Amino acid sequence: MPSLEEELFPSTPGKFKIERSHHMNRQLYRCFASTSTMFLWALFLIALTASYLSFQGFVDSGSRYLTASWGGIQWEKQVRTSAQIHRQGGMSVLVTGAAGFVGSHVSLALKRRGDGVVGLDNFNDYYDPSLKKARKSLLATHDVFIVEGDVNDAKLLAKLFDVVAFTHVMHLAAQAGVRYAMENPHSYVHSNIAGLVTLLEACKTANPQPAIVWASSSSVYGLNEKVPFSESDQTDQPASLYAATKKAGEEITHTYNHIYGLSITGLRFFTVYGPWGRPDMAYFSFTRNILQGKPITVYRGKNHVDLARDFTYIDDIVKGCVGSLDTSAKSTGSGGKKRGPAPYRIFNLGNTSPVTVPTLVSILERHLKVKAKRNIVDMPGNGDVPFTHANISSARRELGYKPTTDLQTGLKKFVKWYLSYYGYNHGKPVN
Ligand SMILES: O=C(O)[C@H]1O[C@H](OP(=O)(O)OP(=O)(O)OC[C@H]2O[C@@H](n3ccc(=O)[nH]c3=O)[C@H](O)[C@@H]2O)[C@H](O)[C@@H](O)[C@H]1O
Repeated sequence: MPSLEEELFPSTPGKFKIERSHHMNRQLYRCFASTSTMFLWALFLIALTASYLSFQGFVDSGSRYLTASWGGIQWEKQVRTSAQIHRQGGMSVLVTGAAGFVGSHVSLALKRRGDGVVGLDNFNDYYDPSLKKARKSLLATHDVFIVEGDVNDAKLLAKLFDVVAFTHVMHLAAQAGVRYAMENPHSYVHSNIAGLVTLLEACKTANPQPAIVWASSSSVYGLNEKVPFSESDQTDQPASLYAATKKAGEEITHTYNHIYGLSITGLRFFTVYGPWGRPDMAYFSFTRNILQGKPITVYRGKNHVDLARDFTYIDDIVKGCVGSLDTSAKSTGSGGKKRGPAPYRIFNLGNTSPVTVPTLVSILERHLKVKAKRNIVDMPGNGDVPFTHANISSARRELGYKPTTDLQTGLKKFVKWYLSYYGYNHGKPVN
C-alpha cells in the first residue's frame, strides 16, 4: 500500500501501474488535480509576494515622504521666503544650530536688521528639546524658518544651496559641553568633525561659495598657562575631547580655506551665558537647583584655588558674530576650484574679566534671593580647565568687538528670563 505521499507524488514513473486503468485514471486525475492545485497555489504565492513587495515599496517611499521633514514645493517656498533680504547690501545666511542658544540669538539679530536667514537644526535631546522648540517658535514669529535636519545630511545641504545662493554660513551646530564628552565621545566626532566636513564639502561645491563663520571654543587653549589667552598662543594641549574636536575643526577649516578658497572665520567663544541659554551649563543648572532647594556642586581647583571663567554675555557674542559676518571677505573658489587666496581668521570672543565660580554663585544668590546649598568638591579630572581669560584685541581691532555687559548685569537679565520662562512668580513656581 503506497503511502499518501507516494500516491500523490510518485517518486519514479515505474511506480505507475498501467494495467489497472480505472485506478490509473483516478491516479491521473488526482495527480492532475494536485498539479493544478499546486500551480494555483504557486500563482497565488507569487501574486502575494509581488503585492507585498510593491506594498512595502509604497510604504517605504510613502513613509520617506511622510516622515521627511524637508522637501516639497511648500518647503522650498518657506526656505526662499526666509532667505529673502530686506535691506540694501544685505546678506542671506544659513545658520546651523539655529534652535540653539547662540544660533537663535544670532538668527534674530540678523533678521531684525533685514538680512535673509534660514536656520538648520537637528533638535537633538542633549538637553530639553522643548526649549529648542520654544526658540524655534520665537524665531517663527520673526519670520525665520528653521529646517529640521542634520549637518551630516549632504543631500539636504545640497538642496538648501540649490534653493538659495547663501552669501554666508554661520555654523553654530555642534555637540557642546566639556564634561559630557566623557559620557558620549562619539557624539562629538559625529557633530563637530563629521558634520563640519559635510558642511564644508557643501560650501566648497556651492556656486557661489559662501563665506563661513563658525564657533570654535576657548577650550582649545586647554592647559595653556599664559594669560590672557591670545590667538597666537599654543593650542596643542586640549584637556577634553570637546576641545580636541574644536581644535580639529580649526585645522579642518584651514584645509578647506587652503585648497578651495573658502573664506573662514573661527570664533573662540568664552563660556557664553544669558537668556534662552543652555540648561547643561553651570549658571543655568545652579539657578534651577537653587530655586528648587537642591544642593549645587562647586568644583575647586588644585591647592584649593577657585576655578574662574571669562563669562561672556550673549548680546556681546552676537555682536562679535555679526561683526565677523560683516567683515568676512568673499570666498574665492567656484565649482569646487580655488581661484585665489581667501582669508582665514580666528578671534577670541570673551569678556576679558574672569570671575570665579563661587562669585558666580553669590551673584545668583543675590538675584534669586535664595541661599545656595554649596557642595564644594575638588575638580574631578573630567576635562575642565582651571581658568580662562581672553585677550580680545584682535577682535576689537578687526571686528569692532567691544563687550559691554559684566556678569552681575548679564545674570540679572538671565534670572529675569528664567523666572518668566519657567513660570516663577516672586520666587515661587506658578501653578
Ligand atoms: O568656553 C567654552 O568654550 C566652553 O564654555 C562652556 O564650558 P565651561 O566653561 O566648562 O562652562 P560651564 O559648564 O558652565 O562651567 C563653568 C564653570 O563651572 C564649573 N562647574 C560646572 C558644573 C558644576 O556642576 N560645577 C562647577 O563648579 C566648571 O568647572 C567651570 O569652571 C560651555 O559649556 C562649552 O560648551 C564651551 O563652549
